[in-house]
Amino acid sequence: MKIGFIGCGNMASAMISGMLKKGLYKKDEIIVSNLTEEGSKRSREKLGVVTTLDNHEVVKNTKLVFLAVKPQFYEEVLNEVKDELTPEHTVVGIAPGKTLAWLEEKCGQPLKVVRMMPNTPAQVGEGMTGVCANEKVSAEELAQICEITDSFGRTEVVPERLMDAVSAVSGCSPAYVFMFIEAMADAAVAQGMPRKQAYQFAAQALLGSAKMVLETGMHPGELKDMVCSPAGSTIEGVRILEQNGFRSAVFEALNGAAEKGKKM
Ligand SMILES: NC(=O)C1=CN([C@@H]2O[C@H](COP(=O)(O)OP(=O)(O)OC[C@H]3O[C@@H](n4cnc5c(N)ncnc54)[C@H](OP(=O)(O)O)[C@@H]3O)[C@@H](O)[C@H]2O)C=CC1
Ligand SMILES: O=C(O)[C@@H]1CCC=N1
Repeated sequence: MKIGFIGCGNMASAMISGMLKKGLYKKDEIIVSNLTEEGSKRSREKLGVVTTLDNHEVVKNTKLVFLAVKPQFYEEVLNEVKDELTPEHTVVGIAPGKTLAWLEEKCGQPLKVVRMMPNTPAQVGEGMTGVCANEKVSAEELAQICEITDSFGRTEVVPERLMDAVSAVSGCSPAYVFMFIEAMADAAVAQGMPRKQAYQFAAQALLGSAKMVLETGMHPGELKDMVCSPAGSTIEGVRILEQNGFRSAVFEALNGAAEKGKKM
């Protein structure tokens, strides 16, 4: 087996779906563990990968182990498997607040450790992942890790001090973006548009706007100004957003998420 996941819930499933769609691995090269038989069945049916309820099986069958359980279970899981970890293993943490130093210490021996923060758009190949690694991971090994994260989106190698910012701006932000899409669609529904159509308009407007930022390299403010006709309808909406603290609400939400992540 080439890659293993301890825990296979929302995030691991999104990453694996992206990898499989891209053809990076075959289904029988991926092993995942779940806590419950129900979860295991879901992983088999949804992803078709090799499943187990025994975390030891993941560590025994692959040298690349992703920890994809909730942060509060990291310590318990590492305690359970640490005796089977060898210097050939690379352990990858994807949780906020679990630093390289913390992961190294809980592995109980000097090991190759990678910390990354992916996001659920990985499921459709549009993930954004920040990655950093300890000094035992060679440049070639880090490139192999980035090949994995590139298979489900974009990757940036960042210094570890930026990982809390990465968590907020790409790990957590899809939740806020979905809330924004829902709110835009609600408004369109209030104006008489059928709901399904409203989601399509709202989501495509967001997708196109994001693509303009990424592909034109223009400043988001300039792109905003291009939409706001003098005395037009858009600038009226901008006034109302500013009046309601839109920017400040977003700023505070991401700041709160980053600060919370530091403590996890
Ligand atoms: N969701 C997101 O958008 C993101 C999440 N992350 C990080 O990813 C990690 C996983 O989050 P997420 O996927 O959302 O969580 P989920 O609750 O969806 O999945 C957690 C998984 O862990 C399994 N599990 C729990 N305890 C154990 C155990 N002792 N041994 C083996 N498996 C276990 C569960 O099994 P079962 O299926 O049987 O219940 C489940 O499959 C977290 O650390 C989170 O911070 C990072 C970036 C984004
Ligand atoms: O909510 C969380 O803590 C995780 C980390 C980033 C996204 N979800």
